[in-house]
Order: sequence, then structure tokens, then C-alpha cells
Amino acid sequence: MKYVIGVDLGTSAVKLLLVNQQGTVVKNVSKNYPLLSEKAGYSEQNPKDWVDQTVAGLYELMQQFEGKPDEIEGISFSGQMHGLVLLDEDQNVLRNAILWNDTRTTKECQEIYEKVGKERLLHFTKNLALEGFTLPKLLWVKNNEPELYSKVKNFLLPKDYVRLKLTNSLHTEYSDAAGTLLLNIAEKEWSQSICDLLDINSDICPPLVESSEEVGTLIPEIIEKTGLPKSTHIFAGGADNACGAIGSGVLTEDKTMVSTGTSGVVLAHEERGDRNFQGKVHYFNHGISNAYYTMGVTLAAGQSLTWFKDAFAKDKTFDQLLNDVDKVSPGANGLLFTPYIDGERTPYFDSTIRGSFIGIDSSHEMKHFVRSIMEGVTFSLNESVQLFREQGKKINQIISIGGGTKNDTWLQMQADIFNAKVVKLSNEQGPGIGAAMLAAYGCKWFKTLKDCAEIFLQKEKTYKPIEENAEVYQDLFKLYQQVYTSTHSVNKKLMRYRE
Ligand SMILES: Nc1ncnc2c1ncn2[C@@H]1O[C@H](COP(=O)(O)OP(=O)(O)O)[C@@H](O)[C@H]1O
Ligand SMILES: O=C(CO)[C@@H](O)[C@H](O)COP(=O)(O)O
Repeated sequence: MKYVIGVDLGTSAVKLLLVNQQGTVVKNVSKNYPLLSEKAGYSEQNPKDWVDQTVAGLYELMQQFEGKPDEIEGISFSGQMHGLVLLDEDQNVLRNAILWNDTRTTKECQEIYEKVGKERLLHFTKNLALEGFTLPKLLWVKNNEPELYSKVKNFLLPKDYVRLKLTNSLHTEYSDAAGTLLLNIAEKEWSQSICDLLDINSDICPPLVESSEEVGTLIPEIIEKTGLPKSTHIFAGGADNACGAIGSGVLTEDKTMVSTGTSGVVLAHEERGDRNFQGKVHYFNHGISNAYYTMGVTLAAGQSLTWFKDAFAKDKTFDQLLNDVDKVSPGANGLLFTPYIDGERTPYFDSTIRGSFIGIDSSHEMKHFVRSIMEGVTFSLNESVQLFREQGKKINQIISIGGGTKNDTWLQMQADIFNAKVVKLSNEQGPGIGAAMLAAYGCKWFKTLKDCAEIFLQKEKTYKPIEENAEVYQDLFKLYQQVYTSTHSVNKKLMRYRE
């Protein structure tokens, strides 16, 4: 039997999947690392933690593996997007990585509009200047840490740094490059114009390859530490949402994916790179050559639940925390949550907005708060579903992936709120499966990724909307949408009290 490994460098953990030629996940390892938040709006991770935990995970996988090591043919990667990793000329990391959910860069976003201009930015990159993207982070370091910036030889995206440390070869690929705001999306090249207008040396941009391209071999130290064979082929991989789309079979324009990981995502496949969504949704290159995808993003989806658990129920597991939510009716007994705890992207693009519980009543218990968080996150995702529907997309069925899909009630809630069928696959780890599929395709097990999807992906369960719940949620969604407008200015004024 032959095997591949999909490595998904998520925000909460690195997840490694050992997958055989039938697409069966035979081993599964997850290794956590911390999120570092020095101040409100800051979100960082230490790239060394990613590498150490990936290597430890590969070792654990190999320890559990019952076959012969050289049956493992290839590895590919999926990674949290937009994170800025800065390297000096000896490929040493210069500072902690600044992550996708870090919102310190509002000034730098304004600088981009002033120097590049919104129309030109949209023309080249198809996206708006958002705090989470890589370019504003690069400018923040240039403006605030000039000495450190002067030592920058290269920047990299998170999974590309991990791959560099496993192989000694430095690359990024189009799907992650697209999320930097430095890539000319349609031409598939770094935008010299944007670099020039912002006084960035374009030499710091890493070489570009396709997601399924073979980029190197494991260095001896990693072979020794993990027990992987020297013959392992290493493929570039993709942004976690691109890999999530591949790993959920969203490979044609008629399909839609929802992901509830740390962030929440609603994603649709696009064949063309020359459409103009005016930045209302993110528009990026895919992990499939010459394809694209659009998406709306909720910054704190699973993260809202994780925050609540850490703050108020540290000793409980997620399953214990969510144990009673199905005993509460839709609407959480009049409690409404907005998940803006780290600011928001789609549809508001607002780094100062913060979350609310509206309607707290003395009868409310833990289960009401937890249910209202799940509902609020799903309402936020529904704003993106609605945006896609307004663009003319028919959404009758959605493939749901990510950590949130471990909970049955949440999947039924998604079907009720989106008013669409929601499909759960046999493995919820879309990005890791997508990475494994890129390795399988790269190893030439399949002629196309679509052929691979047919073998690798299995539907486990379909959730149909329950009419009476869908009606309640339609009404509540209108109330939910009022909360942003009503709390926007109060939150702006509260900014000065946040540390
Ligand atoms: N049993 C569970 N039920 C519902 N949600 C869960 C459960 N376990 C974890 N989660 C949520 O899943 C999220 C992590 O999902 P995952 O897809 O692994 O994210 P990432 O790729 O960002 O690391 C957490 O933020 C958590 O809120
Ligand atoms: O910023 C985005 C997409 O634009 C996020 O979706 C990140 O890619 C992180 O993903 P998860 O860790 O939640 O999977």
C-alpha cells in the first residue's frame, strides 16, 4: 500500500493526516501551540513552535505507522493564510509571526490606499487593504521596527516556513501569495508596481510555484528526527482555505463550502480571474492551476467558542461545553451574540467593532450562552452566504468542514440558518485532506484532483433545514444584523480603554 501525509498548519494546532491510496485516513495526529496576544488587536505565534510541533507530529505518526517507511511517498501542506514570517540572510526568523487575525495595521491599510489607490489595488490584487493581509503587516514592521526591517532578506507565509525548515528550499505558491496583497492575481506574478509605490524591495518576495509542484526533499536532520524515508516527495501545498476547498470537493462553480475553524469561511469556486467583486468578498488564486475562489470571512468562528471556554469553562472539553445546547430552542431564549471579539471582516471590514451578548436575562444559564455563540457565529457566516446569493449564486447545498462540524447540533443549526442542505464528510479536516490530495496528485496517483476527490471524499450525513427553525432564524437574523449598526459607534469609543 502507498501513503501520503497532509500537514495542516492551523491556528489552533498542526494536524497531520496519514492517508492511503483509497483516501482512508489511517493515522491522525494533532499538536497544539499557543496564540500570543501582547495587546488588544495583536495576534502572533512563534514559527519555531510550528516547526517543533510539526516534526514531533511526524515522529508520532511514524511511530504509530505499521507499514514500511518507504511506502510513504509524499507530503504536502496546508496553512493558515496571510501570516508574516520575516527571515534574515541566514534564514533565521527575525520576530514572531504576525497572524491573519491581528488587526494592528489600520494605519498601514490607509497608507496603501493613499500610495497605491483603491482602484489600482483592486486592479492588480482584486482585494481591498484589510488589516489581516500580509502587506499591511510588512508595512507595519517597516514603520515601527525599522532596524529589524533593514535585516529582512525574505518574507514567507506560515506553511512555507515550515516546509523550508524541512527541506531547506524556499518557495511560496499562488494560493498563499494571493493573500499577501502583493500578487497580481490574474498575471500570477509579484506586483512590481505595488512594491515600487510602497518602497518595498521586491527581492524579498519568495519564488512562486504551483501548489502541486514538487519543491524539494527532506534534509538529513528531519529524516533522522522523524523516521521518514529520504525518498519522500515534498509538494508545495496551499492556503488552508484553498486546500479546504480541494479537500471538500469544491472544485466546480456549482459548489459551496463553509468552514468553522478558528476563523469561519464561506467559499465558492471561480473559473475566471478577471471578475470584479469590488473587494466585497476575498478573491484569490486556487491551489488548482488557473482556477480561483471567492470567500467571505468571519474572524472569530471557533475562536468565539474557544474564548468563551477559556474564560468561563476552562476545565470542560468542547463536547462537555456543548452537551446541553440541543436542549435549548432556536433563539437561545432571547440571547443574541455577535462574534466580533477580534473585529470583523465580511461584510463589515471593521477592526474596531467588538462582540456583544444582547438580551442577557437572569434566567440564562451556561447552555444559553453557548448556544447563542454558535448561533451568532452562524449568523455571521450567513451574511456571507447572503452576499453570494445576492451575486446570483444558487446555494442549495453546502459542504461543511472544520472543527465546528464535530458537533451535530451546530450542523443542523447551519442547515436551518443557511436554509440549505448541509453535508458533513467522513473527515471534517478539509485542509489536511486537501493537502494530502495535492500530494497524491503530485505523486501521480490520479490524473486530476477531481479524479482524486471521487476516490478520497465520502459524504457521511446530510442535514436538511427544519422549516419551523428556519422561520425563527430568518426573523432572528434581521435582529442580528441590527446589532452591528447599533454597537458600532460605542465600540469605536471603547477602543481607548482596550489594552
Ligand atoms: N467538539 C467540538 N465541537 C464544536 N466545536 C469544536 C469542537 N472541538 C473544537 N471545536 C472548534 O473547532 C475550532 C478549531 O477548528 P480547526 O478546524 O481545527 O481550526 P484551525 O484550522 O483554525 O486550527 C476551535 O476553535 C473550536 O472552537
Ligand atoms: O484569514 C483567513 C482567510 O482569509 C483565515 O481563514 C486563515 O486562513 C486561518 O484559518 P483557520 O486557522 O481558521 O483555518
